[in-house]
Amino acid sequence: MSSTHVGTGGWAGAAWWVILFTALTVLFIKYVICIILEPIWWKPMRIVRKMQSQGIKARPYQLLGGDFPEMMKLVEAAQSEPMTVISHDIVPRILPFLGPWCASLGTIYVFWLGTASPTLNVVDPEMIKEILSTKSSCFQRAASEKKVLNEFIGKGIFTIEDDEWTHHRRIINSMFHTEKLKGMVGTMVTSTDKLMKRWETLDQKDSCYEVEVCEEFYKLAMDIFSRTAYGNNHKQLKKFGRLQVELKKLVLSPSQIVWTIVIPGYSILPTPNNRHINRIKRNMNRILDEIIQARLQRAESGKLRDYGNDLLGCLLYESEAGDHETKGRKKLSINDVIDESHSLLFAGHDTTANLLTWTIMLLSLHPQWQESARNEVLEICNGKPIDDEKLRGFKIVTMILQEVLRLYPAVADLTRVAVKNTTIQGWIIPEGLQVWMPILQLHRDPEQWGDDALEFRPDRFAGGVSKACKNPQSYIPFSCGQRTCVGQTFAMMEAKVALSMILQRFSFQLSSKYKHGQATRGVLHPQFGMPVIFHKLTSFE
Ligand code: HEM
Repeated sequence: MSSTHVGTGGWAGAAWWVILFTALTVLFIKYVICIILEPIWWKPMRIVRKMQSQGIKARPYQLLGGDFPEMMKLVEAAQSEPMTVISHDIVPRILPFLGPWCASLGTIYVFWLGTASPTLNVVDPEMIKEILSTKSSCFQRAASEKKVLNEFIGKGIFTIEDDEWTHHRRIINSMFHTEKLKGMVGTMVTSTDKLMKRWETLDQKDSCYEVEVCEEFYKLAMDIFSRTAYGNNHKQLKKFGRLQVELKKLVLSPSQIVWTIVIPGYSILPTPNNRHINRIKRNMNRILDEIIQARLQRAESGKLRDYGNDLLGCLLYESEAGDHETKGRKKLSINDVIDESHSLLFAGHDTTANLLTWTIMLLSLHPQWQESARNEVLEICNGKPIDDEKLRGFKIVTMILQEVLRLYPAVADLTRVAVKNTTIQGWIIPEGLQVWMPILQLHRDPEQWGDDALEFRPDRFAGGVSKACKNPQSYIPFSCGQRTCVGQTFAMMEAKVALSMILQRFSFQLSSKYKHGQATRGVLHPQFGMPVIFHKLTSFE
């Protein structure tokens, strides 16, 4: 009797355990499914449905990398050969998917830029203004872009947000104050002068020099940036620059970008490419560390006040090496200074080097503009060295640079992600939706720029940006809003100094070896180089 009683109780107890176990297992499976499915399916599909309910079409969902692998394939195909004619119609080459997708889906549509990352294509200047300026607090840099940038330049001003960004931006801004910039003109002149003297020592025929200007301007811009922002370390930074070029080729190759975006943690896998990338990064960090340690020692020995007043000095002053109070703000670590230096050294020279390169190409193709610019420079300089006041007098040179930045902007597109629900120009933008703004396309929109949008016509800027196009927000080579380019005035000064000095000493034309083609690796650059023939002007001898 008692044994039967105990037996029934045992079965009942066991049954309860089975029910409990089954319920917990079901809950656990549901929880795991939610954790997996919510970010990769439910949330992105909710976002897409929200956009579709507003009449916006969407490309079909694809899991791994979304449309990105296909976009990269189209880009590789479009850039496989040089262009057969010299034309500025380069959107089909740089963003080849844009035309076909706009034709089938309209100008505003959703595509998938990365895994489970619905992205709205935005070309309306008023929407762009809200995203970048008036409602910028609702947006941040997109995760897929941060992933690739982290791989290339590490954690720095481009990838940080909120208070950390405000802190770094304030430090970096301090280098670009008007008075400090004026003091940098002399360094810009000295570096450019050295470059041109070197050209004159090259093999020559009838006072002509053939120069690969991409490389030359890359070296010039690095020399100027390292002297103005990092003190007397141009030799070490020249080496750093060469390593950065090598790193850029590896990290920003289409296949590496696709793998980085598609496979989480791809960069830590010990593939031959990743090992090579890590070796280069270690060497680059070593160079920066040596420069920083040397600066700290000079400050300790009393040879420098506050670590110096260049950009490196400002960063070190705000770092844990600095012994002043930071009013509750976290000090930068030396690693933060190294990371930030990767970003600044990249942004500080690659962009300006390409601006100069495209300018030389366009002035070679348009000798009448080359001549007008030269006449202006000769008249203003009148044989005297360039200074800040003369730079401000260059009207034609400024218009030319503005037009070059319209047709060949260093940054071809911008991406952001909505971090809260918001409304932009009447469209409801749900949290999690990415927005993609193709600057290249915006700068060529005939609605904004007229039927001659694809032509090089610097005079469209004669009355300023507001008169050059219907809506001034259609011109954003330096972006706009709070994350606008911190170095834009520096870049324009540097380009004016270099261009005006070249114009005074040489006339130039494209070499017969030049092949027209563009690609983006970090910035928009000539895919097949830019060989140019420089003729020494007799008036300068
Ligand atoms: C022709 C030359 C240049 C062009 C066309 C250019 C363009 C741009 C653009 C479009 C952005 C916005 C990027 C984005 O939000 O995704 C940007 C940001 C930035 N640029 Fe430039 N840039 C140039 C030169 C420079 C120079 C010389 C520096 C010097 C350090 C610099 C430093 C930066 C920095 C630090 C940012 C990030 C700002 C932030 O997120 O707060 N740029 N630039």
